[in-house]
Amino acid sequence: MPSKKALVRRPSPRLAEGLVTHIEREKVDADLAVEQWEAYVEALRTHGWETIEVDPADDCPDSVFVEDTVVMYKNVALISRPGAGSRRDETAGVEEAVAGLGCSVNWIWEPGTLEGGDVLKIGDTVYVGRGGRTNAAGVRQLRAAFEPLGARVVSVPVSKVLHLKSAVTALPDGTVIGHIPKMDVPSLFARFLPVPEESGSHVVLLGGDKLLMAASAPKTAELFKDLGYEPVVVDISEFEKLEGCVTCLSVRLRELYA
Ligand SMILES: NC(=O)NCCC[C@H](N)C(=O)O
Repeated sequence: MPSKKALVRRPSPRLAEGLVTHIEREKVDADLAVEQWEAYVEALRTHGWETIEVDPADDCPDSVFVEDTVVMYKNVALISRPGAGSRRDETAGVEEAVAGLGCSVNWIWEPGTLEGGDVLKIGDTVYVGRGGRTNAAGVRQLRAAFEPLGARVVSVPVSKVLHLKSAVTALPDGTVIGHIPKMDVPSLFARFLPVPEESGSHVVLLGGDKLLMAASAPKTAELFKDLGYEPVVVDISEFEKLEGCVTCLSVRLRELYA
């Protein structure tokens, strides 16, 4: 039976110093951020996910965005090498957590850079965004790590947003969803549904018809309801001010052997 565990990481007290690249910096309310993070974690738990807190990395402002530090494929945890130098110290605690859960561990090495937000898995197809944080060597290393395990790695140019998954994610049936103005090459995806809001392109699949998504995409939530899905909405405004989205606040571990 597939495991339903999810890694999460408590926000750093220095969250407000987190990186911003494609948007204007706005003041982050650190207390509200903690409340929003707790509600996000609760939403995962309510829908059957056992959440595992990675030890906090208080000196790393962006450490709450745990998705960027590791990519899971089957039982293998590929520890990233963030393209943002200020994020490199985040990976040690995550490596410890996944090793403790019985994953096989592999690594992205210099000169490769790769962040988990650039990796979208749909079945055995692994799309990887080549953009500001993931370089060509990182793409090659990802391919070398996962193709022998049965993955087909497809690289996708990303220039308008931080990560591939800032632009696209996928519905449970594999349909890719995205906000076209933020995509470089929409035609790369064979089955594609455009959504009306940028943050509507981010969903976390909770199981069955349930889609975890941000409160900032109400029109997209209506569209998904109309298509027979059940949106589970969380307010993550303080993380959105730092270019975060629902996907980046957790890493789901669905194929652990242990
Ligand atoms: N996967 C993600 O969407 N991660 C968001 C990371 C935001 C953070 N402020 C950063 O720039 O690295």
